[in-house]
This record gives sequence, C-alpha cells and structure tokens, in this order.
Amino acid sequence: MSEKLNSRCGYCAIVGRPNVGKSTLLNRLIGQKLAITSHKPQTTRHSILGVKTTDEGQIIYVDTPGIHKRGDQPMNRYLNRTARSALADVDMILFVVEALRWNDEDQAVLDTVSRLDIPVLLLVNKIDTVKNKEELLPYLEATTHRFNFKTVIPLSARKGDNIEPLEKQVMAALPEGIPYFPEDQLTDRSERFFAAELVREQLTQRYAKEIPYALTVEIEKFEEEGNLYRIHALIWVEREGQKNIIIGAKGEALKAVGTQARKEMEKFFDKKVFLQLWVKVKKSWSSDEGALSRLGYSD
Ligand SMILES: Nc1nc2c(ncn2[C@@H]2O[C@H](COP(=O)(O)OP(=O)(O)OP(=O)(O)O)[C@@H](O)[C@H]2O)c(=O)[nH]1
Repeated sequence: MSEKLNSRCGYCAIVGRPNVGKSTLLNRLIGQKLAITSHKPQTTRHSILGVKTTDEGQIIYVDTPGIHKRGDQPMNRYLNRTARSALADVDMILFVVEALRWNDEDQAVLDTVSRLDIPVLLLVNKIDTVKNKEELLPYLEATTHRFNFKTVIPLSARKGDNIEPLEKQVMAALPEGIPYFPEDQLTDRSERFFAAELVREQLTQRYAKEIPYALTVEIEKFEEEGNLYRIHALIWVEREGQKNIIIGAKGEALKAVGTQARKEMEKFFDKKVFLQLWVKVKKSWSSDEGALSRLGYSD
C-alpha cells in the first residue's frame, strides 16, 4: 500500500428508516454487492463496512440497519443498538430518505443524527420513481429546511444517478489521512458472513409475507477445496409451519432457494460452490437474547 500525500480517509455512516435504499446505495458506491436488499423493510441486520479506495483517498462506508420506532422487541433493540453504535465514531453521516416522502420514522432518524455533532448530508433517493421532476423542487426546498444539512443530493441508488458527485462530496469532506485498509479490501466481513447473507437474501425475497423475522442462517461448514467452496448452511425458523413452507412440496422450494443462492455465491466469490441447506426449528429464537447472541446478533 502506497502512502499518498494529501490523501483523505474517514468513516461515513449511511442511515435512514427501513427500506429507503441504504443497502442498494452501499452496493452502488462500492461497485459490488456487499449488502443484501429486498423490497421488504428490515432486511439489513448487521452493520457492514464497505471500503472504497480511489486516487484521492479512502472512504469507509458503514451501512446500518434502519432505525426502528418500536424498540421493545429484542431483535429491534439489537438493530437500534447496532445502528446507533455505528454512528459513534464516524466523520460524516449520509441520511437517506425517499423522494416525495417524509414520515415520523424519517423524523425520528433525523432527531437521532441531529443530536450528534457530525456533518449530515441529506440524500433524496429513488428520484427515478418521480415522473414529473418539477414535483421534486418543493419537496427538496421543504426538506432542506428541516435541518442544517451540509448539502442535499437527489439521486437514484438503483439507476446510479448522481452517485459520482456524491462520492466527490464525501471524499472532499473527510479528514486528511492515510488509508486504514489495504486498497484491494472491500469490506471487513468474512466470506462465511456473506455466504449466510446470500442464503438469507433468497429467503427474505421469497417469503416476505409468510416468514417475517423468524428466520436466520448459520454456516456450519465452509471449506475451500481448490477452486471449490463447500458450504453447509442451516436455516433456523421458529415454527414447523415455517419449515414446511421453506422446504416445499418434495423439497422443491428449498432446492430453488439453494440453486439461486449458489449462483449468487459463485458470482460473489468467483469460485465454484457446492451448497447444502438444512432447515431446523428453534422456538422463539428472535425474542430470546441468548439465542440471538449465539446466532451472531450481539455487539
Ligand atoms: N425505484 C428505486 N428503488 C430503489 C432505489 N434504491 C433502492 N430501491 C429499492 O428499495 C427497496 C429497499 O432497498 P434496500 O437497499 O434494501 O433498503 P434499506 O434502506 O437498506 O432497507 P433496510 O434493510 O430495511 O434498512 C428495494 O426493493 C430496492 O430495490 C432507487 O434508487 N430507485
């Protein structure tokens, strides 16, 4: 790693209520899929670092779970803790909202970030969904007045509109410093972690309605044999009924999940993957702090 004079380096958190597009934005900024996404809120459960190194320096993005208004469930408490602790030491905050929308949850996130003494950039995402762009102007005007934002950038994480200007602004606002991570490193998370997330992504995309929280994935075995990864994953659910849905008639549903997750893994790891999935029932794991921590949901 070469040390460059005048280079910048720092942490930049991505925050916002569930489903505004934080994970899609992180993937877009890094240029590779790091965070799993779905149309269902609350897909992100862990904070993930995404490292972007350019000639000007290094930006370390911190993707956070959406901050929840109802913090009374153990899983929500974990998510809120993760989101808030991710904010403790960052140099800048990207606060993501959805174009033409502003609700109590957005306000709650703004209340949290506005108490910190950290510059906040407001990102108005999903502008591709606004047919008549003139509607954006009064919205931008009104939102700009809600707080002393460092700047306001309308963008589309999905289409990639306005991502470059955003990156430039972020880089320019970071403190001077040498990179913390080697320049070819994209994240702090292990391959095991991503294997579990890619299985969970298939499941949350398919069973958004039937199986809300009650699902997690544990990697039992992750072995490298030459160009092949041999991966065994356990899918934990809370009820027999959920297990039956996931397995499906003659195991067809589970097979489809496995095939798709394997393809995603092969793209992600650039390896051949042999994936085996099992489904197991553990009653009420998501409301049991001990079980949460054994399954990796601890600070
Ligand atoms: N039309 C449009 N859809 C988007 C855009 N960005 C994200 N989405 C969609 O919005 C949904 C939520 O995106 P995510 O990236 O998972 O949102 P998130 O904020 O990380 O969600 P949580 O994990 O719940 O906190 C997905 O269906 C995305 O495809 C965008 O720029 N335009």
